[in-house]
Amino acid sequence: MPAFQESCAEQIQAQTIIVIHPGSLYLRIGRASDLNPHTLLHVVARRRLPSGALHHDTFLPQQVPKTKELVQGMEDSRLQVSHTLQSCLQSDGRRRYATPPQQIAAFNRRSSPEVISSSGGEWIKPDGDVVVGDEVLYLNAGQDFNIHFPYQRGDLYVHSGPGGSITAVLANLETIWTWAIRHRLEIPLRDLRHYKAVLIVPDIYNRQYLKELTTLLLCKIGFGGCFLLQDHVAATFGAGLGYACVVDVGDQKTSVSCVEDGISHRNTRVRMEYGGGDITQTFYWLLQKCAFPYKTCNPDNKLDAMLLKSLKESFCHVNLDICGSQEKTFVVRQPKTPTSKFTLQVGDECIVAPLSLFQPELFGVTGPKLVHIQQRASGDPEDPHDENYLRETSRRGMKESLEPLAGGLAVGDLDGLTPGLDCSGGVVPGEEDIVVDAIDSTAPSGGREGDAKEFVLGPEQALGLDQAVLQSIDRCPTEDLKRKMYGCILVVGGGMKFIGIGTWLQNRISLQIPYMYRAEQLDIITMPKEMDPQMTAWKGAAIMSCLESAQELWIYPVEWEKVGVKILRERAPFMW
Ligand SMILES: Nc1ncnc2c1ncn2[C@@H]1O[C@H](COP(=O)(O)OP(=O)(O)OP(=O)(O)O)[C@@H](O)[C@H]1O
Repeated sequence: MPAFQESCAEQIQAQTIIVIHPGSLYLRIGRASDLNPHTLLHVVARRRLPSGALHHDTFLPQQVPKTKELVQGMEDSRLQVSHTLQSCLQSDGRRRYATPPQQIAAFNRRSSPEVISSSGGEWIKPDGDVVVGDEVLYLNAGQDFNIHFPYQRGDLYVHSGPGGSITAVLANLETIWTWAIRHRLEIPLRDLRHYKAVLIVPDIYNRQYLKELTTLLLCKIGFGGCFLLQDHVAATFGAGLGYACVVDVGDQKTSVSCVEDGISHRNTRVRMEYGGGDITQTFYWLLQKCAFPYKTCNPDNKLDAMLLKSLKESFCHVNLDICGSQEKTFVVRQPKTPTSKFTLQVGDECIVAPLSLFQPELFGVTGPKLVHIQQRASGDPEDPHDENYLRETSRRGMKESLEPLAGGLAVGDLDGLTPGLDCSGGVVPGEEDIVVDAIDSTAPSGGREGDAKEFVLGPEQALGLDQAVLQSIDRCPTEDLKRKMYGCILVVGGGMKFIGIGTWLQNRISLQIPYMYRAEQLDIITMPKEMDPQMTAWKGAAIMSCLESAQELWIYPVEWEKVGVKILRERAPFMW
């Protein structure tokens, strides 16, 4: 085909591919041909049945009760970070200085708001029973609507409350995504069979959820085809990198993994339950300590939550040249109440809050933070020949040939094993590690599969960002790969969009990098290709979906209905 015809065909194809990147706070959705995706709050409000239970998901991670121990722990961490900052130098070599919080608090206590308008507008009065996206912010809390975010902490938000079953969560996703397709992309739903979807999924994924999501795309929403792509792999594509240690700081999760040639090394994956939303809550805690003048602020109120989020985005930074107190103003505008302007002073609170990523004890205000790694498949009756079957049958099949050898010697010989070997015979203790290693050379050695044992956690069982990066890279299968990863750390997602934080990460890593890798150039990429890092993964998925080599990844509805989940083993661009 002549080149222009080829690019024309590609362009047409890109217009019929819809790339969906769902997050805990935002949904990004658009045609693969779009320059940027549409971004909307990933939330739906549904009218409550007359006798229905009330459920309002909050727009910020919820605070936990502040016990004495919790406050003491956070206070200790805050002082630790403040001391570190005091010992830092400015770029001209002068020592940093800080204004004491008491002095800032004295100013803030005296500051009174100025009323600039008698009303901040009206609440919306929805005609229907469903409100989607940003409009949910303007629903009066007293109206009979429940509010649901279908994702939380980076994955589907399945819980025991109203609207928390997997069926309800999928129904909420269907409502939000189809609303965005109709109203933002302006595509009638009946045309969707002519469109294909690429869904960006978490790097650490739950197989059951992926199966349900594929059914949602192909059988419920009615796309003509789809494939799933891991967010970190998409990010490397978006950044135009062949390999990288990807750090994704979102609103409610931070995940790290090492990706090489489109494959995320399973053993390097880790996800922590903190992100930009937790930074906002920590910032609010710090502001309250210096007499935050907006006294009726309530982070459980959605407009206050969004206000605090925007204060964090505009005030916080990691610029060590900014010392002492700074005067700032902000406006509180809410329907049916006078609009007021507040003036306040802020100091190192603006630096301490983002640095919580390196001192996660400061996130105590939103509760304990779990650490997740990729779980081994728990098995699905629809897919009997899974990795567990392979492992089980391989172990038993190899028993005879292994027995004469000393434990561990036969590892390399197991590569060619296929399912279907003799299933008889018992399991000899000690064989398991050998065979598991042979089937997945990146599986953790020792320790129980599926727990986070091998990631060494800090005080309060938390894992700071620098530690997560160092430990993720350390779990790469070869020395050469580790070396490459130290040379290329890619930061994506919105949670770390603070000036100067890339340099801070670079310094933290270079201080702790193992001796033999010190010579490497440590490169931290925070603005890949001058692009907004919140868009990188979406962009990468859009680029990838149009590549010639991606054409074999599409799964079509008839195949899904006929073959089911087994097809993911063959087609998914990651180890199913
Ligand atoms: N300029 C900015 N400065 C600081 N933080 C920012 C900035 N812009 C966005 N953020 C933060 O980025 C976060 C949203 O990031 P992102 O869109 O990657 O999250 P998500 O995909 O919705 O969530 P997750 O990845 O946790 O599921 C919010 O906490 C937001 O406050």
